[in-house]
Amino acid sequence: MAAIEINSLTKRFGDVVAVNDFTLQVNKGEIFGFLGPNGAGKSTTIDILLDFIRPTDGTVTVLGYDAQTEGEAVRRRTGVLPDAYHVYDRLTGRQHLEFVLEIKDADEDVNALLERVRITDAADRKAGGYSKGMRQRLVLAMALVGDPDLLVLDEPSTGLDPNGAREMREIIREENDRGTTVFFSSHVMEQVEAVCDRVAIINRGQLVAVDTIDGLRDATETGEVLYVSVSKLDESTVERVAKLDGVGSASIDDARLRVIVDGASKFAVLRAIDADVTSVQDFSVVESSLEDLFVRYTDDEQEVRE
Ligand SMILES: Nc1ncnc2c1ncn2[C@@H]1O[C@H](COP(=O)(O)OP(=O)(O)OP(=O)(O)O)[C@@H](O)[C@H]1O
Repeated sequence: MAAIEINSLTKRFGDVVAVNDFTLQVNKGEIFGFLGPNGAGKSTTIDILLDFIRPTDGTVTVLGYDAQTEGEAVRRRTGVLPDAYHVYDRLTGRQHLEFVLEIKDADEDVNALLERVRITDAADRKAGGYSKGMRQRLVLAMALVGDPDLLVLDEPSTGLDPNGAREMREIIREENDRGTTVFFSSHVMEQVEAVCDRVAIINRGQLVAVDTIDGLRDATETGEVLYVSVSKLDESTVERVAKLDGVGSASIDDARLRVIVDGASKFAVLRAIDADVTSVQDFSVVESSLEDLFVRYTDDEQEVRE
C-alpha cells in the first residue's frame, strides 16, 4: 500500500486552477520532496491531503484512508508542520506539547520531545518570546507527538539557521529510520538534495517530473556543467561555443565559460572549444545541482527533453 495516492486531482479557486489533473504516488518509508516555485500548488495539495480543503475533482488516499471521507483517521496518524504556523504566545513550549499530547491521546515524555528539538532550556518560557527558529522547532516537536506514520512538512527549514537546518535533517532521517514516511515541500534545494529519496516537481499546478535526483539529472541531460577558463572570453566566444556539437548552452560565469554538456562527452566539447574557438587554459567539472534541475523544469522559457 502506498503512503499517499493522488489520482487526477484538480482544485480550482474561481478562475484560478491551483492544481491541474495531478497524479502522484508516494511509497511507504520514502523521504519525498515536493518542489515547485511560488504559487505552483504545493500548499493546496498538502491542504487537500489533510482535508483542510476539498478537491474540485479527483481522489486522494493517505495511509490507506480516503482523505476526504476519513480525514480524521488520516490526521490521527499524520504529524503536520504547517506553513506559516502560529504558536500561542502566552503558552510555554512545554504547555504546547502537553496540549498536543492530550488531544492526540499520546503518553510520550514531554522532556524527551523537547530534547529532540533542542528547546529544553526554553521549555518553560512563553512561546511569544521565542525566535523564529525556536518556534519552528516547537512546531516540529508538536508534529512528532504520537509517533506518526506520516510526517507532512511544509517548508520545514523556514527560520532555521544552518545548525537548525542540519538538525532538522537529522530529525527527518531519524524519524524515517523508525519507519515514518516523510513528505515535505521546500524551496531550499540543498535541504531536499541532502535527505530525499525521490522528488516531484510541480509547476502551475501540473506535475512536471517525479524521480530520484540522479534520475532527474539523466532525464534533463544536464548531468555535468563545465567551467572553462579560455584565453578570449566575450559574447562571440559564447555564441560560437553554444553552437558546438554536444553543447546544451553556454554563458559567462565569474570570468569563465559555463557550458552545459548535452549528449556528448565533456572531453569532446573541451577539444572542440580548444581547436575551433579559443584555447583552453583550465577547466573544472561540476555535477548539476538540484537547483539547476529545478530551474530547468520550472523556468517556462526553457524546454526540458524527456
Ligand atoms: N484560497 C484561495 N483562493 C484563491 N486562490 C488561491 C487560494 N489558495 C491558493 N490559491 C491560488 O492557487 C495557486 C497555488 O497556490 P499554493 O498556495 O498552493 O502554491 P504554493 O506552491 O504552495 O506556493 P508557495 O511556494 O508560494 O507557498 C496560486 O495561484 C494561489 O494564488
